[in-house]
Amino acid sequence: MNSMMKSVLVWLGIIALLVLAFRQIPQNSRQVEIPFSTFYTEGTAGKYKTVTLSGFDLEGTYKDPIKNPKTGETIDRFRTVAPPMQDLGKVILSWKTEGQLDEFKAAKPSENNFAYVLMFWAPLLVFVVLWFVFMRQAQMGGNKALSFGKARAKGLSTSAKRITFADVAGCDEAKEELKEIVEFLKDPAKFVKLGGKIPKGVLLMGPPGTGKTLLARAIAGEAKVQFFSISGSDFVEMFVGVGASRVRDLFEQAKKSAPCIVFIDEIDAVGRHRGAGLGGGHDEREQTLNQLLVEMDGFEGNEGVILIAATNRPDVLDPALLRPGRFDRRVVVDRPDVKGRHEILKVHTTDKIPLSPDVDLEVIARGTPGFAGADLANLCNEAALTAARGSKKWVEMADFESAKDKVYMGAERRSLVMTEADKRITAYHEAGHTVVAVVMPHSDPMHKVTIIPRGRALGVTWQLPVTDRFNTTRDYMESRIAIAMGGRIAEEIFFNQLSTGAANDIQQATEMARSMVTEYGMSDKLGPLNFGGGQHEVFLGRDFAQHREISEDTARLIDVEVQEFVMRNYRRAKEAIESHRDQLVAIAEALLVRETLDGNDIEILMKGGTLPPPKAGGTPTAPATTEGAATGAPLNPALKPA
Ligand SMILES: Nc1ncnc2c1ncn2[C@@H]1O[C@H](COP(=O)(O)OP(=O)(O)OP(=O)(O)O)[C@@H](O)[C@H]1O
Ligand SMILES: [Zn+2]
Repeated sequence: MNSMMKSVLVWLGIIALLVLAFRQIPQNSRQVEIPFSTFYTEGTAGKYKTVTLSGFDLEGTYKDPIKNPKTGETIDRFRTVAPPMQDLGKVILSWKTEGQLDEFKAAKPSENNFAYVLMFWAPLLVFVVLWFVFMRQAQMGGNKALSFGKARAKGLSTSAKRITFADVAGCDEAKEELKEIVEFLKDPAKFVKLGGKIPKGVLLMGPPGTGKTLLARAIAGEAKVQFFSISGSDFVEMFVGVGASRVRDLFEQAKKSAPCIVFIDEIDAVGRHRGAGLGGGHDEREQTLNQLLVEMDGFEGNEGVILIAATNRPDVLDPALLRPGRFDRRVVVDRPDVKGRHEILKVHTTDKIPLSPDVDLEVIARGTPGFAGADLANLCNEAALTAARGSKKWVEMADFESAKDKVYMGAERRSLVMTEADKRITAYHEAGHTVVAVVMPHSDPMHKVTIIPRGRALGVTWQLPVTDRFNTTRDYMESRIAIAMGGRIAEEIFFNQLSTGAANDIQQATEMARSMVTEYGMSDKLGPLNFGGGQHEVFLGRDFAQHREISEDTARLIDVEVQEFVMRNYRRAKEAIESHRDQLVAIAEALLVRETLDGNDIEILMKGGTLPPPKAGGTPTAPATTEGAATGAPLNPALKPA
């Protein structure tokens, strides 16, 4: 009794601490990251209520919070990072004295912020929680630690909102294969009478964010049965025996609620090849996996429990999981093609966000090769936020454009200021890619080029593929090598120097040439043989790179051919640039002014024309900031050759 009281007191203490730590963060409100330039414009326009400066970190609140029409979230706070600037404090103070700002605080770095509170309290919290857990374990005595697992397994979520196949777009094949499972769950007895083979386990395999969880939920929704879900990584516990007991408990519960679905996300976290763990011994994960196998063998399919697991690493799964009677159905959930992306975009916009008539979802779908469903959902959300920030009544194409950049390349970096010289080099480098891309035959139309740094890249040159390319021709690949060389050549010609910015381009070009020679049989000298040169990602066992012994002579010949492929296109690119020098300069100079050019602008400049003045109300340009050293600009990152 006494120790019960103690436990209660400890829990109360923890709750009190958490409340203290989270107090300052109101629910359903959100802080946005904004570029410094936006901060400056908005601040001057008097949009802020408070601003706090600590070091180079700026935070504050809006006078008029913005509501995201899609999620109902309210954006009422912002943060940004200032470039090193001496008079920043003075500038903000002047907003206050002139009445644009209500309150200005210059705090000492990291005083009174959440991270600080957490840093201060975290060790204490961890200690208290550990102490609590050990007390309980001791109190129950050795084996009873199992009920700790039990307590947690109750945390299984049951689906709140009914999701159906209509919510999952762009994976018709997978849905078709899963219909049978739905039929079974709807009426197991009837299914068996009609001679259906009872399914037991389904493994959904596919890259992250392609909707595997969503599909599993949709099966439950279609069949109107309960949905239990747990993630593989939840099983991996620090106390021995807990993972296994959780599996047992999970199945116990599921059997009681049959027919139902048990969904295990990230099954690779427990289902890795046994013996592959550290030390190779009986680790926790292995016990959990064994228990899972025992349970799967133990229940009869007609009990009406269907196990669905998801993974994006089927290659590391223990073969025992894939044996008959276990996860014997395997369904591939791939990244959507252009049609699928169009449908997913429809799902995430229809009745959810108001679209301006200028929004063409098909064009967006075409410009987002490689995006998974989750990226597209994210894109729609970001676009709605951007529109909301501009106080627009609907979401426009421009909002999708800027959201796309953000989702594609990661948030803009603004850690350090890019020097004027770096900016010039980047502009000419990107203009080099652009000119070659326009001049080369068999290449995709130009979509846009920018020198606003995003993610790891300094600048980006994007082409818009006409359709998804699953088959790439030799001419197309040769042109891509030439385009990749364009950046480096422009630097050579206009600055007479070589920077590190082209490293990524060079790597891509070399890899492409090597694949052409060793995998696609595109070299006349080596012929249509596979020389096991493929270093590309092996996924779902498709497209396996074969490792074959090759002689030293052949290896040498391969190197010579690869070099020849690259150099041939280097020369082609150089010719293209030399005969379009003026256009390249025009594009680079326009980039220095506007930072981003679209396909139209590029066409005008290539024809020697001048650009119309920029449209008003466009997206504000970010300050040109990036790391000092150039890390290279990948060329249309989604369009890696097959
Ligand atoms: N095919 C799709 N149709 C509609 N929306 C999708 C689709 N795929 C993903 N989404 C959106 O992305 C979100 C995340 O997808 P989900 O969690 O199902 O992906 P996942 O494949 O399970 O990813 P992970 O492997 O990272 O767990 C979904 O909630 C949904 O909003
Ligand atoms: Zn480049």
